[in-house]
Amino acid sequence: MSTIEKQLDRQKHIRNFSIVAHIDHGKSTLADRILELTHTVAERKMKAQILDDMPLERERGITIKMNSVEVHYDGKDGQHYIFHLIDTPGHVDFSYEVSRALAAADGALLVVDASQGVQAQTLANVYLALDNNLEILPVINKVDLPSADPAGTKAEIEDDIGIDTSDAAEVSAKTGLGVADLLEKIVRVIPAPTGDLTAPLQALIFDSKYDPYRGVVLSIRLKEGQVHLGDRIRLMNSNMDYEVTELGVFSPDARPFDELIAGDVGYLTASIKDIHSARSGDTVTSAEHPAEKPLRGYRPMTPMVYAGIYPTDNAKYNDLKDALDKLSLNDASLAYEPETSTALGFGFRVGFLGLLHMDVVQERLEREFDLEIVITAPTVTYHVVKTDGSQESIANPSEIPDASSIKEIQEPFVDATIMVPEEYVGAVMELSQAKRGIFQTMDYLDKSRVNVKYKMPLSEIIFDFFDKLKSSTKGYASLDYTVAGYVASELKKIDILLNGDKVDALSFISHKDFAENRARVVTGKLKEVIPRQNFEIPIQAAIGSKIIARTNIKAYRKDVTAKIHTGDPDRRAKLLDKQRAGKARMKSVGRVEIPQEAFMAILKNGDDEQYNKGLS
Ligand SMILES: Nc1nc2c(ncn2[C@@H]2O[C@H](COP(=O)(O)OP(=O)(O)OP(=O)(O)O)[C@@H](O)[C@H]2O)c(=O)[nH]1
Repeated sequence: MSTIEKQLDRQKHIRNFSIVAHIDHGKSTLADRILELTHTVAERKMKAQILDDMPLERERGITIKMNSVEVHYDGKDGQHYIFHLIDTPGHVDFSYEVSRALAAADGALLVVDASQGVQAQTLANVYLALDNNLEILPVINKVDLPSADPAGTKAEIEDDIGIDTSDAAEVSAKTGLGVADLLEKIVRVIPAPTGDLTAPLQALIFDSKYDPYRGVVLSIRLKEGQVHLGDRIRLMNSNMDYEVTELGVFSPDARPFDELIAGDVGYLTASIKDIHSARSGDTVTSAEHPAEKPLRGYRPMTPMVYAGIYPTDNAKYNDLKDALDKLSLNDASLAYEPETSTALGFGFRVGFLGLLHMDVVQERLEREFDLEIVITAPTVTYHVVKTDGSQESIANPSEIPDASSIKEIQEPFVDATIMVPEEYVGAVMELSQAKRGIFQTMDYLDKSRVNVKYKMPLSEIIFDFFDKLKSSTKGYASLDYTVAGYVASELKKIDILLNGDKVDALSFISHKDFAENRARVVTGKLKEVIPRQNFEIPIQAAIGSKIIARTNIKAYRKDVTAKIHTGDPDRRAKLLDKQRAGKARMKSVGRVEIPQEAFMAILKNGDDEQYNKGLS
């Protein structure tokens, strides 16, 4: 066979697919079984959820990053197949990962838990897959569970989604039952990639990460042409040329090759040190024979919430900037720009897709970049219409102008879809109403499940709505939402004064009906979390010049070593160290030391009844 014939033969045997599902329906476990059955990972190296290789993913048991891996499979037809499998996260906060993964695939395994059926993110992921013209293969999972209802689940997939289930696989990703049949179905149902092997190179960058030795490592899906070690390549949007230094696939560790061809999903390095020139969504082409135009990239993501991130030590500002630059390579949904705070100094206003995303970014900055940071309470973006007719978008409550110059403040509303068994509809409605939701429609999906739609303020939904929804429906409700637009609301800016000084980073926005109670809860929380100092600290909450809540932190001097009479120097040193470490994430504002928890006080509305009181 000539080289091109060999390449064509290889292309014909490639199957590129993503695994998508609602959270916890078993994607990563299914990926494990596929890797095991195909002997991709040596038995002694196999561990549960092997593709979730980030420590944070393993600790929390969730997928945060997509992962692509090459798998070899000998089909029953005697042919050798190459699967490029891309595992994706399930949580809404990481949906940008899913959409990028899907652009690299030709098909999607839609995993649905047979004991839970179709859930809100099942639908959201199907729409993403259909947007990318992918062939969808339904996989009914967890058939080993006594409560599994594979037939009912198939009926839901047909009725709610409109996808034919005659090819659907029934599996238990846990026991491995049915997975061998699934591999055969993948060969049959997922189409082989197309793409002209002799056309100019066009490869989509769908992910990237920074490696201190190799520079930027690009994850690519070749759509047209081919690329070889040593080729001169061009990043089309940033218009930069490089020489390919390494090529290959993840399997799941990096395995270098000499070439990648149209249809392959792999990685490429080219000593790219300039982080800004290698972004997801760009197209790699040949510098000698460039393609005429780049591939369709990705729509940039609009952050849902913003928070300030500041180094606890002001001298570390540049380290934080560098860390955000590098992290944003691997987290394409991260948006940030510099900001300053009177209380906290120089930092960044960072945009996130949700609170879990914010949490993950905070942890990654601290762990992967060894930084100590303070993060302020998250907020949505408000539109402020001024009396002179001008309008501003504001994602930092402290920047809301003086009330006298404001005509109205508008806040983002979402269309929320909640899927829930009938018996919990009452609880869902009560909760939605308490969060300022406006009822839209209610439809029966089947005999016992209901789809309830509400318009709701994003700010209410983002903070604790989901947790509350889960607890009031014993975990049965699932939620999906899309931003619907801006609506004028009666919103007030509440300032917090510590020791008489306004702390800009603690200002927050609240609906007027909630304002006084929230102010009381927040001042109370601050009193709990700010350590006593050797002078009394008044805490006040104010709307403009009107104080709406106040409390005091009494003076006290904590001497942790006072208890140690015998003066064991080791023990004394240890205690002092502990006290110092406890202070690590404190920020001195004026004479008051404020710990990290204080900035989150407005989220910690433990006393919810109190917090939501005032609502009619
Ligand atoms: N009984 C049973 N449990 C399963 C099966 N497949 C997965 N699980 C369990 O379901 C839970 C979720 O599985 P994961 O594979 O982490 O789910 P996921 O969809 O990858 O989760 P995210 O990536 O975080 O959305 C784990 O506790 C698995 O052990 C199955 O076939 N049967």
